[in-house]
Amino acid sequence: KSLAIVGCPFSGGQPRAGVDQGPIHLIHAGLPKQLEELGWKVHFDGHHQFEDVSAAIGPDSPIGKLKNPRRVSKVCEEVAKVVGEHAKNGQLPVTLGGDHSLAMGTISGTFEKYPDACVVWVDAHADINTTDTTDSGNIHGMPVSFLLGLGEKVEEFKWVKPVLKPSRLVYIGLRDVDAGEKRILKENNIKAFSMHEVDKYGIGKVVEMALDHVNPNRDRPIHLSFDVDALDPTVAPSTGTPVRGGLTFREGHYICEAIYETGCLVALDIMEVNPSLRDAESVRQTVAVGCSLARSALGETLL
Ligand SMILES: N/C(=N\O)NCCC[NH3+]
Ligand SMILES: [Mn+2]
Ligand SMILES: [Mn+2]
Ligand SMILES: [Mn+2]
Repeated sequence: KSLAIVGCPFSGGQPRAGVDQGPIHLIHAGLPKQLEELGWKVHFDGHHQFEDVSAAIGPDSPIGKLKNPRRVSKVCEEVAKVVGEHAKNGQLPVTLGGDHSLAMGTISGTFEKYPDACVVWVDAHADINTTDTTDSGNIHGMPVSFLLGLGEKVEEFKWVKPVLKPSRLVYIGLRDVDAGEKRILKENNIKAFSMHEVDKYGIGKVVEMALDHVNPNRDRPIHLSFDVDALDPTVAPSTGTPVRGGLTFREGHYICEAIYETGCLVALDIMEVNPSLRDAESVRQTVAVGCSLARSALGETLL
């Protein structure tokens, strides 16, 4: 079994500096070796190609409210190519962010090889704003709307195909969803297990229900997109948009372990680790959690 680490040093989807340094911190914490120790053949060809792509864009004026639109679009398009290539080569893409706008690229890439895939989106946020509903214009709050083909088309993003269907998407961990996003979730009948449901049913039942919804026979490829801000800020403090009342360390890891157990995982994103936020101990803790989530999603067990 082989995997490819795709480091994406990218922050253009949001305003806080530092999240582009997420990949190098996860790698320097030893993630590639840790995954080899789990029995994976690890392909890692650096991640410079995205920096060149981003730099080549030059000045990038807003389009409507959208910030850094050309930079985000170009980098995500390149990520889609790289992820798609690795998936086609039989290597499970493990994308390290970088902000969550990158999921436009990773999920597009996954669906090239696995058109019948489903997406488990673990996050405090729905990231489903359209150009009409976004307040900030930060594109890391919008990737899901692009992947679903919702809202007005934006010329610069015409490469993003509506590969994702609402019935193939499920959220776990939501607790900071904008009014416009709540409307979109309802209108599209998108299944979401917020922290309320986690409290009510427990994480075991929530994961079971989430998978029953998008993958009833457990025979569909799963793309797990994990925004570390799904975890409580006491667990993953160094992230750009922390929201109190999040998943415990174990709840986060249970999701990853349970998804690995299905044998259906085909792609993994570990997003929004920002090693320039908070103190050194918080950074170390957040990076360590990012690495351990990845290990759990890729076969590490407690016994
Ligand atoms: N971390 C974020 N998304 O996952 N921030 C953007 C969403 C704010 N509505
Ligand atoms: Mn490669
Ligand atoms: Mn996110
Ligand atoms: Mn988030």
